[in-house]
Amino acid sequence: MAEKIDPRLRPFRSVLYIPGCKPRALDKARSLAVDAIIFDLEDAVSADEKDNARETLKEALAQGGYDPRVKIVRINGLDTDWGQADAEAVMQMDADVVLLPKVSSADDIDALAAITGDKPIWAMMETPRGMLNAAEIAAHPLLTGMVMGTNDLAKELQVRYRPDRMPLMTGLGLCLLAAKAEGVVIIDGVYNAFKDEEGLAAECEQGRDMGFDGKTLIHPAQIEIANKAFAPTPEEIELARRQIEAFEKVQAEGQGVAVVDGRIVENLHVETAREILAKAAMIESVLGF
Ligand SMILES: CC(C)(COP(=O)(O)OP(=O)(O)OC[C@H]1O[C@@H](n2cnc3c(N)ncnc32)[C@H](O)[C@@H]1OP(=O)(O)O)[C@@H](O)C(=O)NCCC(=O)NCCSC(=O)C[C@H](O)C(=O)O
Ligand SMILES: [Mg+2]
Repeated sequence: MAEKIDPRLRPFRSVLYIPGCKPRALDKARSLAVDAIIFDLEDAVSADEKDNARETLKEALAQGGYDPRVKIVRINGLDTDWGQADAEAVMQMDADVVLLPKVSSADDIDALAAITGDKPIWAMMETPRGMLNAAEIAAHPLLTGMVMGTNDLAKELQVRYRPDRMPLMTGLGLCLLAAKAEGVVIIDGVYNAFKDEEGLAAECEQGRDMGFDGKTLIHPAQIEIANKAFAPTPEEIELARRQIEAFEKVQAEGQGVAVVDGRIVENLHVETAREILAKAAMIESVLGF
């Protein structure tokens, strides 16, 4: 069983993909205000650069400078020419998590774990079969996070792009249910039009409303928007403080329900309020951005 990162406490607002073959981008990431980085050996790296990318990434991680960002390495699938070597190489790298693409069942996680031992595994959720098997994938003892691969999912489902993402909703919902049932991290897919700030902000808001912990990103220009959308707002922090205060007051009087702004506040609301404050404090004290 891999130690779970509590997604209610550890922020994953912004999770940036960096192609493992690009030294300049790998270097730049050391100063970027992201909560986590996906060092990519899969789709962002062309076939003739795969071996080189593995070495470049190994060196960059050995040099360090990425803490306190969570370091995730996305390998190629084990059914490709590079997957086995990637998985073996990750064991020599200073990485927190190994991310497996196109996971379709818990057997895929078992196959990776046969190489990577007890290293925590995240799953790219991007195939129709993966959506149908989301519950067993999330329940795997080594699985600590899921990442939506909305490009591959859209391709497999043969959907048309729509700003409201209606054709993807069943898949997003199934994965969210599975992740929440098991208490694992779940990150929304990328927004491809990286110069469209308004479109990205709208999609981040939608993802936050749905319960995603954060957004995967492809360009540094997207970071600030995701960090803002997935952090507790000043209004949420202020309300959380008032809810806790009001509840503690009625509790001291032997009652179990407070009223704040015309709405009831019970124990479960106070738990949410405490999580909001803990996440805000974590962003402030550990990350500072
Ligand atoms: C999209 C890009 C190809 C654009 O690159 P570029 O033209 O170099 O952008 P800029 O000139 O604007 O870059 C400015 C500086 O920022 C650095 N940079 C760019 N991108 C990144 C990055 N991702 N991480 C870190 N730093 C980055 C440049 O080096 C410039 O730095 P400097 O010169 O020092 O100022 C490019 O952004 C890119 O390659 N992005 C990543 C694409 C990627 O990772 N794709 C795969 C993941 S998406 C996916 O597969 C999802 C899933 O599987 C699914 O199915 O949906
Ligand atoms: Mg993909």
